[in-house]
Amino acid sequence: MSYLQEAAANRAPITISKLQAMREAGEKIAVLTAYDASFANLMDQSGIDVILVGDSLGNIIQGQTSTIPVTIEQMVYHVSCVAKGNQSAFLVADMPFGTYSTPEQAMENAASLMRAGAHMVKLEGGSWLAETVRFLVERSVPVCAHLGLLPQSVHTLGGFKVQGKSAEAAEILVKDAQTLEKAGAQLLVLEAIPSELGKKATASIKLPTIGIGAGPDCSGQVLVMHDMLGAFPGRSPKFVKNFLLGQESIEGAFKSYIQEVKTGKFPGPEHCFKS
Ligand SMILES: Nc1nc(=O)c2c([nH]1)NC[C@@H]1CN(c3ccc(C(=O)N[C@@H](CCC(=O)O)C(=O)O)cc3)CN21
Ligand SMILES: CC(C)C(=O)C(=O)O
Ligand SMILES: [Mg+2]
Repeated sequence: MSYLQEAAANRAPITISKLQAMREAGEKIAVLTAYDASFANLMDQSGIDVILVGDSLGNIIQGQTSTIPVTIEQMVYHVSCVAKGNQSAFLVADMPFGTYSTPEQAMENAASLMRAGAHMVKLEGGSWLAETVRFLVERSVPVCAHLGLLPQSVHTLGGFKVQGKSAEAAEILVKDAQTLEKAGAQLLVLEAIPSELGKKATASIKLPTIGIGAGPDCSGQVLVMHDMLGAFPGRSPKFVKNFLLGQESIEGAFKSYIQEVKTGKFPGPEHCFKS
């Protein structure tokens, strides 16, 4: 956003320090995805803490069956749209498939997302990414890590399956979280893992964790906007709840989501996975 917009904003911009303080104070962090200026504006005005420009735009905007075809140019375009609509939320952008295979490649692509208005970039992967995370953070690009179900790895995983169910897989995930934190990651998305592991991973590190199908004990929650408005065709993952039901407007749905995340009402047991 511009300096003029910032001056007119009715709340202080959310920063990574604020998110860290929220974790320490036990205040849950509410996150939603957005892909355009209008919805970004509405969720910012509703009081969302973090907006994620997800590569889920491959599914949501483009009608693809995975996030794999999404390009860096498309991400840059949507980040610039969302940045125009947002005033105060912390803005995270996904790095798409194949754009962070080496530290140098990651830096070049992360820089284009930061120039478009992102405050942080998100990468999918475990310990193998530690060197890249350190490389980015040293060069002033804040990093959100992403563990558990990695949608960009759908073809190596053999489908969108719950992760970390065995004791071995759970142990690896906790170690990966600690390694990525040590490398400088300042936020961590945990996707589709048993609630018990979401709790254990969160307790094993100091940075805030944002869960999607990772149980109620993460520092915050994220949902894809179209999913939580009931606007995505087809069968929804178990962790999705329709927040538009019973509301009179989309703003009401955003506010209800934020309130249920803050009070711990969402996610309920029906949105969670067991080991
Ligand atoms: N609309 C949308 N919502 C998402 O949450 C999302 C996307 N798109 N695209 C990128 C990824 C793909 N995601 C997905 C997709 C499907 C499941 C799913 O069907 N999970 C099963 C569990 C399967 C199992 O292990 O048995 C479920 O019942 O929830 C989970 C995450 C999450 N992300
Ligand atoms: C579901 C969230 C975490 C994501 O990565 C996306 O929207 O692409
Ligand atoms: Mg993503």
